[in-house]
Amino acid sequence: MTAPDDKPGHLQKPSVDLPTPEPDSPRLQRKPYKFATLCATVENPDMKDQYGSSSVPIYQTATFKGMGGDFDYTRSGNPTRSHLEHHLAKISSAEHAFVVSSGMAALDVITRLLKPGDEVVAGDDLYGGTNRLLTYLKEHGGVIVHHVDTTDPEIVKQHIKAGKTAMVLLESPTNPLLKIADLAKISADVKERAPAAIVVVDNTMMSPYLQRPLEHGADIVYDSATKYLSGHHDLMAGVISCNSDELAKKMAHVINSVGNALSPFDSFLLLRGTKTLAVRMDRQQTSAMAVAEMLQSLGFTVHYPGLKNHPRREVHERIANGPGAVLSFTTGDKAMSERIVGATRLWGISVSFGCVNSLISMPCAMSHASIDPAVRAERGLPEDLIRLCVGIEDPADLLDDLRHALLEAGAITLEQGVDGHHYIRASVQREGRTISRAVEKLAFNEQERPKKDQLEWFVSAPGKVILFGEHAVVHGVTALAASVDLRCYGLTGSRYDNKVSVNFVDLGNFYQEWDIAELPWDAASHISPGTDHPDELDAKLLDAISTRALTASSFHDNPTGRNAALTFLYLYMSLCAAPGSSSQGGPPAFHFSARASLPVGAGLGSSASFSTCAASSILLATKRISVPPLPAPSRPPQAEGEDDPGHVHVSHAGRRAIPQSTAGEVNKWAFVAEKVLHGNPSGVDNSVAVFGGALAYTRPGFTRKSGMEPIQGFKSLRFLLSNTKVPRNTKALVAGVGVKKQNEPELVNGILDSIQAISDEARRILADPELPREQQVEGIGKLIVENHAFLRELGVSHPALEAIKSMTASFGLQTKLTGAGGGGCAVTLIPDNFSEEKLKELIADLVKNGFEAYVTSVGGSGLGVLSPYDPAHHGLASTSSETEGSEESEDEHAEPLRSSFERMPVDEFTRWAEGRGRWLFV
Ligand SMILES: N[C@@H](CCSC[C@H](N)C(=O)O)C(=O)O
Repeated sequence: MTAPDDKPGHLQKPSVDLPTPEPDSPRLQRKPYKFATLCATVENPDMKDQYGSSSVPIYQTATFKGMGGDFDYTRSGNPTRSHLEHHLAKISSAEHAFVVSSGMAALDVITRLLKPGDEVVAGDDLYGGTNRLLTYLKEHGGVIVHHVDTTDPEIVKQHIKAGKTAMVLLESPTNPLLKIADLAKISADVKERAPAAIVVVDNTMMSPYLQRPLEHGADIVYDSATKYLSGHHDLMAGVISCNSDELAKKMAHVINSVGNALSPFDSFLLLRGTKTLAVRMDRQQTSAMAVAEMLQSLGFTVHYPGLKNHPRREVHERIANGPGAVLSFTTGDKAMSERIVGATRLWGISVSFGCVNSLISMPCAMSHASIDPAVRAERGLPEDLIRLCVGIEDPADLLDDLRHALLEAGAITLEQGVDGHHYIRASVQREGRTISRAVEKLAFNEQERPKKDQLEWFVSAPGKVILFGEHAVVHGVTALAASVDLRCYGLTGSRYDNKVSVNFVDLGNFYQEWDIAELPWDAASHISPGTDHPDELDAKLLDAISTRALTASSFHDNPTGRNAALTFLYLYMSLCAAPGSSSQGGPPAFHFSARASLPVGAGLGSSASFSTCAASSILLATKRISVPPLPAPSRPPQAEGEDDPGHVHVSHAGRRAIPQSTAGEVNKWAFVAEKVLHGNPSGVDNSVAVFGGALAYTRPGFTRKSGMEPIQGFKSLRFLLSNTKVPRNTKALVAGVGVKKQNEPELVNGILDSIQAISDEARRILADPELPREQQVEGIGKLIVENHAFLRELGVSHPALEAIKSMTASFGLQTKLTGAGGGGCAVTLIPDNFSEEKLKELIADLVKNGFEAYVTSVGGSGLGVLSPYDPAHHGLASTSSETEGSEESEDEHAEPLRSSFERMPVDEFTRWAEGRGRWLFV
């Protein structure tokens, strides 16, 4: 008799060649059954029914009579369950399968293979319940858990340690962001690095129909059978499958010991559900594709492996047979998402997925609510994410219901186009409700012909890269920074309702408006023209804005948008006299929109370029600065330093430019804005954003001469910027270097001296007009390699940065981290003669590995202004008398830019902005 722990019901090896019939004869060969046939055909030759029942009977009994038989007690084994387990093993390409009371019970059984001290590598986008169980094991079971980006096999590999890693737990696609992990590659890497470790895959999202991870090297696969396997949301169950007899034996022991095996009735239901798995899934998947395409065509960010642009789609297609029927998308606004979810009728608001009925949910509030909000934010799980689980209803009804919900929630609007009505994505929301385009048009007076002083101001400013000396700069070493041609853009337009408003499309579509009279003017001190802002920020004003103007609860979910609004209001209220206090007619009513073509928070100076846009826009709107009219191209340059219309300066790209005095004024206020955003900035970022080019900066308080000096003669260089997308903690990284310096002063001081030598040499190379270009590029390349090595020694690199470094090195290129390190971005120097083909190949490799890559040239122009905008004039910003007449007549057709500015997809933005006309630059 088998020991009770190893009941045969759990350990029977299915006859894998059945039910596929044997070939009848060499001439009349039968093909193996396809998956759908296997699903529908429940047959276990070892357990023939005594009456030949077509459906497996329910053995609704707790005990079995006699001794020495196959079954004694249903906790240990039950014939209905055995039939089910045999069937599931067959369709999962497994030797063994077990069914337990839920998906989480399955994971519980599997994690009981762990012991204290074991390390688990799991994903950073994963089901909330899985995260909860792993956290429990971490806190109570002595297990060490690493949550890493499993979309990058290299990152996973770096966490696998022989003798320590006991389990690698994967989801692909992940729940809820549908990210793809290369199960085959990771399984192979685990076997190579830590042969004793087991690879476990949660296959719930795919089901065995679409993906069978055991075929790709996984050791154990589990499914929440509550989902696709059962398909009807009328039972809870979990399935565990594996090929190893040893693992199976251990897990059978656990299941029998804890008593969480599936009940006979639920086993019956699950067996019944499984028969229709393929046919349900086919239908659900086809409809999911239609839903994903509709949402994407409306401009939402959609996560679905069936979409052409889904990251690592090719990996998914290699390991799976279809994209499945779960997708998720963001709206940019949590309240908006809540309204959409609430407005659907056919889509049921419910956790879970895999049901024949379509479901809609907000993971952060539902399936993933058990993950701490701070952890969710750190791992990039958007609060406004909506997850859709597509069912078998008629797809036309599903699309229609969803479209109605989007419309009702104000996420899309129905607009009349030349060729009929179209749904388009609405970009403007107010807290708690959406304003209709008609009302919005009234407020912004779009139909009215813009008068000269009401025309829009369109500005832009570059981000920056630190070329040399990051971290060391904190300890008095000179850093070199240069502008990049990824920019932030700002647009102001008059309002006619005594309100001021902001919209930050790329910061979660943050929109807010204020009645000017109701702003906390009593706390503001007007800084009159010609006077500088004091060194210290006005704490009273900051507090008054925070507590009286930025109180809406929705701000808490969007701290970046909130801080940008705080910065805008601080500048606005400092630069404008309070209403009624001035003969000028009080603070101007206008709308300010900002967009960013550079990644926010990746160390590329996005906040400084935003600060520059906000400062220049408010200074222009309040008429505290003005830009010279565009001179006729043939006019000769004026004398150097003359603040006069015409060619006072030539920008870094050789373009006609904004006077230095105007740029200086913008820079002062951009620095104030930077202080609001960062507390104690060095001023480097805003100086680069305003003046462009490159500069050398040495911090005061050390032995070297401090200050900021432009690097004259800097010639633009081409760099590849790679964003690891790994969030970093600059403060902690800077502090870490400080601690290292304290603990190992000799080593760190030596490194700092070497970095100073690198900065000095780079500065010499960059400014030397006689050095041939190839030598300049070669010299900079060498310094890049050296500087990076020192930064790594300081402990501020990151595996993702190192991965980028080795990928670029294989193309013969030099790379270093830029900024704080610990994630963020890397810069790779692209020599002038580097082939475009190879560059494309490299970018494709980087993207394939989960990075973002931007080709950028550094050292270009600073602040740019295109205004007042007048498309009828091809953007000529002329206010001079010679062109005034024609402007008046052609102005008739001027259309405000705002609508395109706020709707333009970010990847098309720069080209669109440049095409608006002739820009003036610093
Ligand atoms: N309250 C439950 C939520 C279950 S979510 C179920 C499913 N895996 C999904 O992703 O929707 C819990 O806290 O576990």
